[in-house]
Amino acid sequence: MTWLDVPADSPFGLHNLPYGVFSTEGSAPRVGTRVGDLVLDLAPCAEQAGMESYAVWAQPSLNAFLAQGRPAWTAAREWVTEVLTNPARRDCVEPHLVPVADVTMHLPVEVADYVDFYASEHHASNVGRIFRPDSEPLTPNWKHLPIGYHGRSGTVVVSGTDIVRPSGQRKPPTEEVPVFGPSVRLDIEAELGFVVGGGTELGSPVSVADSDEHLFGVVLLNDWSARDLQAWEYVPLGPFLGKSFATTISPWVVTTDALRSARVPLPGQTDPAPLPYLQGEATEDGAGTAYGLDITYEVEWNGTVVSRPPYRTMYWSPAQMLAHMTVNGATLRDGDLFGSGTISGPERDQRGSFLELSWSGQEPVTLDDGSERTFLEDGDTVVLRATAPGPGGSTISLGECVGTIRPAR
Ligand SMILES: O=C(O)/C=C/C(=O)CC(=O)CC(=O)O
Ligand SMILES: [Ca+2]
Ligand SMILES: [Mg+2]
Repeated sequence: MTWLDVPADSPFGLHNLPYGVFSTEGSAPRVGTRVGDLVLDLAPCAEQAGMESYAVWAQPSLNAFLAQGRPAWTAAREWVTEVLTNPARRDCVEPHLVPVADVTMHLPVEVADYVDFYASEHHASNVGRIFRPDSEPLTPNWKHLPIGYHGRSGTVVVSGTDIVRPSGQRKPPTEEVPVFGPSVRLDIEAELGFVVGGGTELGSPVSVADSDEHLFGVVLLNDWSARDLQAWEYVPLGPFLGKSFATTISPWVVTTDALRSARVPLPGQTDPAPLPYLQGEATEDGAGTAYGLDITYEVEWNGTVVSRPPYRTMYWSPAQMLAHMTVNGATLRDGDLFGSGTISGPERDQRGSFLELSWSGQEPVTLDDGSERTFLEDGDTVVLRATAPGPGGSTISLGECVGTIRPAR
């Protein structure tokens, strides 16, 4: 219970407590936590309460806090819960609460390295069928390793940032040579982003079992994708300009601690079993150290919910992606971000991209206003939302990830 006026069933209740970077008019961006429809300005509250490390929160990003590592993150969560529930702390909390309606949210993390995986079997199979109709839907390596590519960290933007339609080379099937111009197959990818902290030294891999030491939290992530640019450029070195123009993330980083009740076993990895370095260990809750997450998404296109991708159907786990990403000795840096890959479930209305939903443009999607869509048009707005089960029947919100398409320049 809390003395604060937060409804017991708020998806931003005390079970959630996500971190973000906010500002109010005329003030500098700094770290806050959200509780109900309020934001707690953490640094001044912690300073007044006599907390030693309050300065990590007086920063325009979460990176200093991320650098502190798992023991500090867990202690901070306990401290925040204590000050919000203990009436004796009211004096150092109340002056530092701001209504969420009065704040501007900023990019929560100064993104270090950005990697994007491809962990949904349903998505990978769908895209394989669409892009490579004459081959097996999954490539031979797919069930042996979590496939990924390096993205462009400097173009990760916060929810609400407009997305300018990218221009580039594409080669229509009817043309002999490529043409240059605005993308005509602009798409979304509904993903979960993992925010990493507790940087490592070069040459020291992180095991599946130790991954929780580095997995700070999650954000909603939209990997905007220009399918026509991508199809022409990406063999054999992978996605480049077709995806590097913008990636949107939600402003509130929901901690892995808050998502403990959402842990579920993976859907199954038996044929083939992964190599030992990708295998998790059993845990008491049955989810294992290579756990999946029970998070349900909503993809809204100009006000119509067109899909509900279920994260629990993902083949590879976040711990496996992290272990794979470092198994060659590559470092982790505070502020690293990796995407799960597009989340698609087995049903049509669970697909996480419009490429799949419209089956490469052949099956248009009808919106509530009667209009039809295959790919994104200028002025279109896409909102991703997601929720997860919290403890004791509560619900945890991951907030929103919004973007509107602006015409090419
Ligand atoms: O299979 C392909 O050729 C291409 C796949 C993608 O574009 C998806 C990608 O970015 C990874 C993902 O989001 O799952
Ligand atoms: Ca992607
Ligand atoms: Mg992208």
